Amino acid sequence: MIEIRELTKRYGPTVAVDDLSFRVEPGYVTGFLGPNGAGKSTTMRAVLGLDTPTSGDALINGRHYAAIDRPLHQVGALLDASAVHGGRTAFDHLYCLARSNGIRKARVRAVLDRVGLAGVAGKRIGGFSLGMKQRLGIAAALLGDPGVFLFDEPGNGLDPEGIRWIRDLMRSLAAEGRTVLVSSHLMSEMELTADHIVVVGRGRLIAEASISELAERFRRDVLVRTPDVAELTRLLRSAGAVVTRQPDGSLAAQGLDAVTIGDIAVRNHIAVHELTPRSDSLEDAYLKLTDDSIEYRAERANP
Ligand SMILES: Nc1ncnc2c1ncn2[C@@H]1O[C@H](COP(=O)(O)OP(=O)(O)OP(=O)(O)O)[C@@H](O)[C@H]1O
Repeated sequence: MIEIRELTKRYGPTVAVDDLSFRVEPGYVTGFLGPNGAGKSTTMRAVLGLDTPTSGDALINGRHYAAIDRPLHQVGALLDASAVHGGRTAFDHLYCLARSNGIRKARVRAVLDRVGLAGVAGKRIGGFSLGMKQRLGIAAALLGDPGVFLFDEPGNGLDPEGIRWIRDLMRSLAAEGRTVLVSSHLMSEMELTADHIVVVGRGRLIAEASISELAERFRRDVLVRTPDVAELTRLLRSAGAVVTRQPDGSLAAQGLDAVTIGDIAVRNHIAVHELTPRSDSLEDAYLKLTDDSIEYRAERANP
């Protein structure tokens, strides 16, 4: 488990993380979302002991990173995949890390195989594409078979097949009961990958919810198709709904849920051909949530 407790990090006058608290539970992929400069990387760096908090705590399984003996066995992380020594081979890079944590050569071969780099194990990292470096970073994270993972924008530089691969990997790590925290700017990607999301803006917590709770929170209306438009409109309005007739003849009802609308129709012997609860897309929901916390914004095209 990862626990962020009242974490604050200042860089001079900049407050990168501002009294942030949340927990990342095992068995789920938790998406860590926020616009540029929201404080995601700073939070992850604090968890990994790479940044000292101004105040508060960032804990892995109840302990500070610095207090963990042989940390690769507890936590695997992918932060900046390009920050590797280009002169080393993939194998040597991983073996160096492995040795410092008492991990055997056979495990290095196994993780290279798992990330699809076995064929280039003897090649220098300097010649690797960004996507290959991402895979190498993920191999390093897997080395100690840890229970906790942090991935900072792991899809960066990967092609669509690579993005699907990393998504499947994160989902399978969570299904094995591990804790997975993954940062992203893209709600569309998190919708496919994450079970829960934590949204931050300007270093503060904006929302913490499961993907399904978020869809529910941003429920827009219920689309109703019926051959008896006039009568159902009257009944729904008298039950308190705001009903709008759509150009295609269907109704958009706000203020009543689909179950209540269906029950009203049945009680009054009105046929219903479609009853669909509609939510804002999660992308829209996310943009609404973070609207006030965009650090740099292009002027809108149509003011
Ligand atoms: N070493 C540093 N020195 C000074 N300011 C920093 C430093 N690291 C981060 N910041 C500032 O702290 C804020 C949060 O940055 P951070 O990189 O944590 O955000 P982020 O959510 O990861 O953004 P991105 O999605 O762009 O990576 C930003 O305003 C950033 O400029």
